[in-house]
Amino acid sequence: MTRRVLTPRNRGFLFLDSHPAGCRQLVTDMWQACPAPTDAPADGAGPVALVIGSSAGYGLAATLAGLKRAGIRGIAVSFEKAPTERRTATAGWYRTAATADLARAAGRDVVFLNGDAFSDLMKDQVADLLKERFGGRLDYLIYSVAAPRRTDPDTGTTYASVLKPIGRANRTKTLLFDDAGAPEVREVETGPAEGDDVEQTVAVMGGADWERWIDHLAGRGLLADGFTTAALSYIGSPLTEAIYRQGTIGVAKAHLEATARTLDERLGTTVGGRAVTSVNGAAVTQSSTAIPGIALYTGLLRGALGEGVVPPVHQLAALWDQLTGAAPLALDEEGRIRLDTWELTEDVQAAVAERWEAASTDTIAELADLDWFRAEVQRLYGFAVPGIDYAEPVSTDVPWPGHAA
Ligand SMILES: NC(=O)c1ccc[n+]([C@@H]2O[C@H](COP(=O)([O-])OP(=O)(O)OC[C@H]3O[C@@H](n4cnc5c(N)ncnc54)[C@H](O)[C@@H]3O)[C@@H](O)[C@H]2O)c1
Repeated sequence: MTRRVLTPRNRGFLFLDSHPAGCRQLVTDMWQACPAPTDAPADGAGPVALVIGSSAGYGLAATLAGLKRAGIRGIAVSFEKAPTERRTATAGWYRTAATADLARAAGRDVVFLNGDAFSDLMKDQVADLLKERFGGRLDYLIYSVAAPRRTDPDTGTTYASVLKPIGRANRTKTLLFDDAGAPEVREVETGPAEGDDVEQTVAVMGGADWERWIDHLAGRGLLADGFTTAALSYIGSPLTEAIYRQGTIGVAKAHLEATARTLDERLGTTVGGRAVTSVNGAAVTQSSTAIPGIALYTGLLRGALGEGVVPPVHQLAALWDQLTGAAPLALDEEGRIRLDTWELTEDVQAAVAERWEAASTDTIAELADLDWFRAEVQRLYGFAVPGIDYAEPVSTDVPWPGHAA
């Protein structure tokens, strides 16, 4: 068994290794931070849920909050890499192992699958499991995939998503850290979408795969009466809209939201169910740190709001409450659940805009919560987690959770 002392080695926001003990602690902390339920089913016979993208960010929050707050059991799908001789597993691998232990301790039957959610193979595997193990009825599906590429099973074409503005180049301030960890605020220019950039991005991050999942499971007769599905979306601030909501990814999100409306109609007439999108607030995740300007924005948002930044697991507890009926379903005029209202109030946006305007390498330390932001980035890989002794060697050989029949 490999036991090693692991220290963070990174290139920008990407880290080479992840820390198993830190990842485990982080999952435990999220579990504890999730508000306790008022009346979730306690006997392990709660609703059957499928969470796609369950190992990180909002999907992990959906899994943990679903388990703790809504008493779910079911299937969680993500795409992670196993440990090797040279490298640790990906952080999501370790987080999944920890999540599985929490589910088991709570007496919930959850099967964790590792593979490409975009493939029909995975859809078949999930459908078989639902049939054989979960009584052939799915009550909830949460779709929280963020991926750079998708292969369309019908055509074999692989699409790649890009983060570009539409129409003209976008110059934005952005936050970087040098090798010694010193912050730098720099302007970066991103050229406009070209060719089929928009179509490619929509093909990856739009609603096509979500709809394919629903069609696939409906085709196998696996959707319970009242089946409810939610996919995660983002709108964000005017400060980032040129690159985000008005950019290629924004067109994909609009497509996802339009897919929700189509699915909602279809599910309403077939199983008395519904489909919604859930618009969530900014969070530091592996996907979000890849977007130009978002790191700066999130650091400034935390600088302005402090503890007022609502953690993903709190947002997802609120989402489950709305989906299960524990709280009234509150939709905006476009049919979306809004869990981002704390971020988008006029006051908050004005405060962040003021800080954004003043942000430079010299001033950033006073304007943004850099300690928090840096730690959040490290925590994505299990580093900088309070309570972990990083001088202690750890085994990186953590098995993927098994599921005995
Ligand atoms: N991070 C934010 O600020 C933010 C805000 C609002 C909404 N959202 C939305 O939440 C969703 C998830 O984003 P995130 O930031 O939590 O991402 P993330 O990178 O933290 O997590 C992505 C998840 O998708 C899984 N995944 C990726 N490719 C996969 C594949 N081919 N098959 C199976 N699983 C796969 C990963 O294993 C991981 O579990 C996205 O729709 C995103 O737009 C994010």
